[in-house]
Amino acid sequence: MTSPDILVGCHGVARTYGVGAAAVVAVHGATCEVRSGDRIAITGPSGSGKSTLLHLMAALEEPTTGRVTWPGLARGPVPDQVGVVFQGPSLIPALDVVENTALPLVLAGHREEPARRRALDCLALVIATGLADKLPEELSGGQAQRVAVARALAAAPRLILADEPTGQLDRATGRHVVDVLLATADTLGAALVLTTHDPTVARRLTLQWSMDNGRLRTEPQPPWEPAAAGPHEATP
Ligand SMILES: Nc1ncnc2c1ncn2[C@@H]1O[C@H](COP(=O)(O)OP(=O)(O)OP(=O)(O)O)[C@@H](O)[C@H]1O
Repeated sequence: MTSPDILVGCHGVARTYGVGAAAVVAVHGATCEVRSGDRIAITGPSGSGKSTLLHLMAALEEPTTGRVTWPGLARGPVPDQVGVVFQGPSLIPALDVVENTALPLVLAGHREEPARRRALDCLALVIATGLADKLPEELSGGQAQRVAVARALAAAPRLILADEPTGQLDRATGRHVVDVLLATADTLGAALVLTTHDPTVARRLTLQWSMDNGRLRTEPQPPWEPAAAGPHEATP
């Protein structure tokens, strides 16, 4: 698994929270790879480990055992190479919408004015331009989620990891956000991995993976077949 085409590889990755009897194995021995151009939906019941797997792929969490590698990312999983749409509230309260969106670019060392222009371009794809100067507290949950999508795309990442990006949106707006994610991934030549509970969203991506009790299944499956329930695992 050293091909530069592979943006992220998980090698027998497990992530356990807590210890002893209270231990929860969120991800259990996941092995997978994501290549440039992949369009992957990860489905599975609530608590099955989807968010944890994305966080491992983004290097936001460390595996308890196993390894995550990024052979196709020369500088590793830095914020301008890996764009993450978080599931919960993730905007910085003290920054307005455009400042939040420009943040990955500013952190990557871009000058403020071009970063702001790029942020405005990304915002225009997903929300009304009149919201650019608002603070996060002035946004609805769905508006904040779309700002998080714009922020994830702002730095033109090679790997886009979107955790339930349509979770707070009505169907039409959700469809539009998936349109934007797919079109931007095409334009950038990036890979897109998203988690979803919505089968209509999952079907729009080329590959459907599923998780159940921390176990990842990557083999081709029928269009929408919820994973069979297995015994709950307590240790890796
Ligand atoms: N920081 C944490 N500390 C302790 N347990 C955690 C933590 N994060 C996740 N877990 C546990 O790990 C398991 C997997 O959680 P995760 O959020 O990855 O699931 P998910 O499939 O994304 O769920 P959902 O669809 O509800 O978002 C759950 O049992 C959860 O309670």
